[in-house]
Amino acid sequence: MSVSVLGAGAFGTALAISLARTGQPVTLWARDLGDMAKTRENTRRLAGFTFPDSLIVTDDLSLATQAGIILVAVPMQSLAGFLTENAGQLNGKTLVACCKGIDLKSGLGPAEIIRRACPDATPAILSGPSFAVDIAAGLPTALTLAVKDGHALQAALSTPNIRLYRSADLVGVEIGGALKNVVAIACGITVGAGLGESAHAALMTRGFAEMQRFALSRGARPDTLSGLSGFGDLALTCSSEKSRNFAFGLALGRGDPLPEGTTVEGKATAKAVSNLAQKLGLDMPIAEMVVAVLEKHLTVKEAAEMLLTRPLKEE
Ligand SMILES: NC(=O)C1=CN([C@@H]2O[C@H](COP(=O)(O)OP(=O)(O)OC[C@H]3O[C@@H](n4cnc5c(N)ncnc54)[C@H](O)[C@@H]3O)[C@@H](O)[C@H]2O)C=CC1
Ligand SMILES: O=C(CO)COP(=O)(O)O
Repeated sequence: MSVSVLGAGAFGTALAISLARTGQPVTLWARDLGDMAKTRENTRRLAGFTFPDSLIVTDDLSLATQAGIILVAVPMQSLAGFLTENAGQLNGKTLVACCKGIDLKSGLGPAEIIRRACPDATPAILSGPSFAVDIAAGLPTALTLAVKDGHALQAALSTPNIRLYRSADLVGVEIGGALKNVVAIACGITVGAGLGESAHAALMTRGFAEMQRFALSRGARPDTLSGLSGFGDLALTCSSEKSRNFAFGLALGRGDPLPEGTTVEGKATAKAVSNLAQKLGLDMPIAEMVVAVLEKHLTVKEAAEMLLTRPLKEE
């Protein structure tokens, strides 16, 4: 079945390149094509990687939505609006959400947003540890594809450098991808503030506990968060300056100017998670700490003290 990628940011472009390198025709749709068709490169978001011949780039959505499998790689906070606006062309398709986060307005993850905007579509989630530049460079990656009855989709989206594991737990997979970004911001703040490697490891571990608690409360399977889209992506994102979420936290912790013009999904997702946690009566201190620092209710020092002076408890 033919494949299209909607959204020509770094990740959408990298996925389209990797899929097209297999020789199959792949269509990459960009809202703003710029000079991509001419230069055969996405110089704005993923410079240095020439498009394979079988990659078609277009700004014509009706052309891109002719494919049976559609990867949607717009940022999380744009997903609901994008799907609603274009539901007429997307309903009935297999829609694979490639974004990581929780919608701030509705508190929903990508799968439920797809179901509401396009009730006849088959929703799927692609998530796991993978920097766009690694995928585009042809380096090996392993990701989780969450979908009901997904053998054919798994085969269609696997490439020589993207090994896909299948899961039927859409909720667990999307929560793992969403929450690891919040923990990555917290880890970046900790490292940037000079609190040390031990604090970094402690925060990752307690962040993982927080991710599991949240996922279980939303009906996820207990083991999903131990997989690529939970533990795997947490390990990558919380320890690499290539991560925009970690780098953002690092700048915040150091008191440096904050990076601008990049997609930092953990900011809105921290707020969405903290709103949901309050509603559900869930204990999510790391997400709340990130929100408090972002909204300047706490300094980094006060936030660290707040985490360390919580009531003593069992692990
Ligand atoms: N960059 C990476 O290494 C990875 C990114 N992701 C996820 O992929 C999603 C997209 O991230 P990136 O591609 O890195 O972002 P990016 O910042 O490189 O690009 C975002 C793109 O989305 C487009 N866009 C924004 N709103 C749109 C709308 N309403 N309609 C059409 N296009 C729109 C922008 O024009 C831009 O091209 C995020 O949720 C991110 O967490 C997942 C794994 C790896
Ligand atoms: O999701 C990612 C890696 O798996 C990319 O992380 P950032 O969005 O923090 O750059």
